[in-house]
Amino acid sequence: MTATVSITDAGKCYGKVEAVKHVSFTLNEGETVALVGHNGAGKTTLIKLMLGLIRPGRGSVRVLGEDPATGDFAVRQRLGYLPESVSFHMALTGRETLAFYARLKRVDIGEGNALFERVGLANEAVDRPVRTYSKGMRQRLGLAQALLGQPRILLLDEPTSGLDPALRRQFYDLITDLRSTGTTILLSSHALTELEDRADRVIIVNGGLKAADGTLEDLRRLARLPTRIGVTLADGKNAADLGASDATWRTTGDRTLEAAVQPENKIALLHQVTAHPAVITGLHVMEPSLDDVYAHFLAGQVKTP
Ligand SMILES: Nc1ncnc2c1ncn2[C@@H]1O[C@H](COP(=O)(O)OP(=O)(O)OP(=O)(O)O)[C@@H](O)[C@H]1O
Repeated sequence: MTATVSITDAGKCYGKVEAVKHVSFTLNEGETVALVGHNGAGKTTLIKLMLGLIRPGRGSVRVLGEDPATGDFAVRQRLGYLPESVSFHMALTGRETLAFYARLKRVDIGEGNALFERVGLANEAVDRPVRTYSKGMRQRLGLAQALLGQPRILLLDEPTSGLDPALRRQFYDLITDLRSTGTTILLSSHALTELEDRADRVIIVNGGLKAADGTLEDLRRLARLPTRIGVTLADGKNAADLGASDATWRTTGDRTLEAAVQPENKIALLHQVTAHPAVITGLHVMEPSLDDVYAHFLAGQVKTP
């Protein structure tokens, strides 16, 4: 895997506030990484470090092999950024806005129409002033701006906040397309449920520290959170017919039972349960969610002053 971003032992203070403390991680080509943490955890500061908008007080930040704060402009051209709150000049049209950012980034605007199409901004809208845009349309324009110059790295801060479910789905389809072209995508978000199936890796930050870094599967394993297995019993059957000890099961409804098992025991229990097909009419397996994993890693962290 080729690393596109490497952060090593980075720290950043704003006056007395230590926003980022001894953080290290890498982002790789073609990888979609979720950066999650409470308000004030240090996510935006990490993004600003990667953009070269601020310098670390300690450690190093490398983007495409260079220090983004002093690196060649070409490196910044390959970075796309969607800030948490996109604010555009309200009097400019969508087309003028994109042309303005293209000039700033010194990239060709030739691809403008294709970009509008890609983010789903309707033809009739691109020549209207931004003040007439809905929140979703502004977010799409923000994304088109971030995609200018075919960035190799996309840093997206809360990209789906304020989008309705249909727009969110479209947004994630676009992310999937970009991932397949080798783009590194960092999504900073509080929307854990929607990141669950979309991020290859999750980095959890808390109080400026990295609390966890891994695939959801890795983090589940590390957290040792139980998997819940639910069954619906057939008429006239009871827990004893399942062949596991009664203590395994907790009654959750009229004919439904649930077991919470450690990861290493789940397959054995599933075998046991499915060995008696006439006993059950339904079965479902609930792995710990990203919400559960997140809560687990934050609970283990030292609170910062
Ligand atoms: N320019 C600044 N001056 C002073 N303190 C700052 C500045 N920017 C951020 N901070 C502080 O640094 C800490 C980290 O802030 P940061 O914006 O990186 O968090 P975040 O995880 O992005 O939060 P949110 O989810 O609310 O956007 C917070 O305590 C914040 O108040």
